[in-house]
Amino acid sequence: MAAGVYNQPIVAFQSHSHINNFNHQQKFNNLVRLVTKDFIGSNFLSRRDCRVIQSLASQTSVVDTVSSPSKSKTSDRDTHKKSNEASLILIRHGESLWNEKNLFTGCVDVPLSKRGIDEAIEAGKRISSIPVDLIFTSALIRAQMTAMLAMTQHRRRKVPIIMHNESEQARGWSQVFSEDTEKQSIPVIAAWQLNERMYGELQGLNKQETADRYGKEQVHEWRRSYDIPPPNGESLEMCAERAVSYFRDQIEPQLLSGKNVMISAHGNSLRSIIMYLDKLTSQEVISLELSTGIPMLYIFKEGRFVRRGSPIGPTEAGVYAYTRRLALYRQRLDDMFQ
Ligand SMILES: O=C(O)[C@@H](CO)OP(=O)(O)O
Repeated sequence: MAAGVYNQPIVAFQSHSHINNFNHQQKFNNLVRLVTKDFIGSNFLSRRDCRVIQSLASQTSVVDTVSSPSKSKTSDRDTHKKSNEASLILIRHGESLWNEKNLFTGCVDVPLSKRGIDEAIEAGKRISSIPVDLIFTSALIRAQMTAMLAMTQHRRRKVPIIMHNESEQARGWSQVFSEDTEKQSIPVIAAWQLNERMYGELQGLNKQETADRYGKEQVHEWRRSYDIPPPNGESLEMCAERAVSYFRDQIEPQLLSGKNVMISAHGNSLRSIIMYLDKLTSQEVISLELSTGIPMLYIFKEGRFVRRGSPIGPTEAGVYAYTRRLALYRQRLDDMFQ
């Protein structure tokens, strides 16, 4: 797959009316009814959901009080069979106050600008009917603000809750004591491994002035090459070592178990993850640019990631008709919240 600017849809989304054209309309309607019933009955969280959240127990405090997995009669193998598709949303944070000033930011913890706040809210509207069960963000405020602002727009109206595992006390003091409330929550896991690449001695410098001083080509190499680090900073390759390892170790298992995941992170940590997902070469990744605040949707199915593009159209309906599972989810939201 060719690299390039990832803020355009790669494939044309099918329109919402696609749902009406299923050959097995009756079967589909029955399925919608069935799932809707399940959905309301279970308050959105199946036993499988509970079990998956339970698996986060080592990282989260909220999950500790979710019902015991031992009550479930479904085996892990069945779980995998049933939930062999999950959504993955990647979003680069909205514009930060240093993006606005054209400064190298890296691991400096800068908040969103006013425009970045608007971008995050707009992004939230675009993904407002895509299921999100778990959120991963970097440890930096611009990614966390983006995730939180985006979720204010989600139609399911679950509450994103940041997990605090920095100490036993932090874990204990942030516990939730209502199972119902937990079911209406989305765990948010902040991981430094998803942070922006450390930009070394470029952090805080103006990008234009740096190019004027060291030459456009040198600065482009620092910014976009795969293996050349900026002075005393991380190359994309070094950034990938931590970000992709984290993705493979902590995020992929969640997708495998059927969890729908959103990752809110940064230009370069996401470039390295996209390089892994789309199997880009170190040459192709050079021209991979990510816009701020544009969510990208992937479907994880049978161990493969399929990019569905970025829902940037005037309506997002087509995106949800794209797979039957997403269409059903949207249908359930329509039924519940219209
Ligand atoms: O300054 C930074 O941290 C990054 C992202 O804003 O810059 P670049 O565009 O060079 O990847």
